[in-house]
Amino acid sequence: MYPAFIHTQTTARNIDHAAIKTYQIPSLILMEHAALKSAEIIEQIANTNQSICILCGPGNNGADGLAIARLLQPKYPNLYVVVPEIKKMSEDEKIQFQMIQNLKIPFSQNLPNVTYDIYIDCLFGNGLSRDITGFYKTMIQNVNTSHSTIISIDMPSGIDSTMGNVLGCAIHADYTISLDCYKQGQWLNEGKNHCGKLYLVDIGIPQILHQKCMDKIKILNEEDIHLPNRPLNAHKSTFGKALMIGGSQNMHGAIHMASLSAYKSGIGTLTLMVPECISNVLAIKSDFYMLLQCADRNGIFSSKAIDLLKQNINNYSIISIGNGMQKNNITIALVEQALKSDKKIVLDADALWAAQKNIELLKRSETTILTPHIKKCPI
Ligand SMILES: NC(=O)C1=CN([C@@H]2O[C@H](COP(=O)(O)OP(=O)(O)OC[C@H]3O[C@@H](n4cnc5c(N)ncnc54)[C@H](OP(=O)(O)O)[C@@H]3O)[C@@H](O)[C@H]2O)[C@@H](O)CC1
Ligand SMILES: [K+]
Repeated sequence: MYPAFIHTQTTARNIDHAAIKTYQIPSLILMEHAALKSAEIIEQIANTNQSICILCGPGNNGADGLAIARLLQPKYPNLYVVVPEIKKMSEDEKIQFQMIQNLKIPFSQNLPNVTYDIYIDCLFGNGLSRDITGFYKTMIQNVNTSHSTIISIDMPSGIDSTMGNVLGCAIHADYTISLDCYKQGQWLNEGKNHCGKLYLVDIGIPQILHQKCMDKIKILNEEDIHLPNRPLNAHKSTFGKALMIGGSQNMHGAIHMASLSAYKSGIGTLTLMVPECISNVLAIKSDFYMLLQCADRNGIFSSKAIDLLKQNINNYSIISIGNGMQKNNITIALVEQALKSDKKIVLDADALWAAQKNIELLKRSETTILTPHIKKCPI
């Protein structure tokens, strides 16, 4: 499978430029790959008797659209191209535009009054730099209300490719074909909602450029997940002993749900360290964990939790902490103690808040996994 990298607008652009400048791959070659791969996917979505309208903006996203038109023309007799800003075209787009004129593909500067079965959105891609207004806005609104199928190339036009915000207005795509790498904005905020089904295609950019770049976010494929084999003669100690610390009077569901994940992942033994006030509820909920109860105070861990953890921590190989704990000084102290230990640590929920108080402690030699919701971890 093609490796799935995810980049910001700037990094994706720098990678494109490096492919062209450093590796001397002409941008028209990259564009041809982009168009060939996109056309292949479009052919899976659109029947040849359907009408297709390709909207081409003033940059290289628009140039992609013209190249796609050229490739689709032999199979789709009812194909139309809209190029609103002929005078502003990029250099590559001028070349692509000449080719579609040579092939006598029909075009105009305005959206025709008829509705097409399929719209291919190549208005703006990774180069969108400000709010969409004026005739582009009207065009996007008309296409969005057409009830036709919309396929966006690289980005749904109007979505900021780094943060996924709508800039003025944005295409609501049914499908988005992302070129070379995923863009962060396809996964964040409104972007997720506007992409529809997301495809990723290889356009011939050297992989090394992705590996060298600074963004550290990666989409996991199935091949990235390596669960160890479970030998037939194994016993519970073979698969590690986990301690999950969390819970409070008003939040006992979170640690229970987290414990289900630990159980499903195949942990050998699982112990929940919880305030006494919720231990009866948890004992009824499940058979697969043991409980390490701690005196509570006002529905949360009392300060006795600190000594309790000290006495017991060495019985476990991995500690997970944070679910439903609430934000308070005991949480901060327990997180600090866990981070100072030589155990593998998973920090979740309120423990992420607590870890901010002592950020230096995150520099550990043992594995430390942070599991923030995206809104708790702004990029
Ligand atoms: N480089 C490569 O190797 C490859 C690139 N590829 C393709 O190129 C795409 C990136 O191309 P790109 O950089 O030309 O940007 P693009 O998204 O077409 O838009 C820029 C144009 O839009 C304009 N503009 C911006 N915002 C606007 C607004 N709100 N309202 C109105 N105008 C606005 C902006 O004008 P300006 O800001 O300069 O006034 C400029 O004219 C990428 O997504 C992929 O599809 C592939 O072919 C593979 C090879
Ligand atoms: K687009």
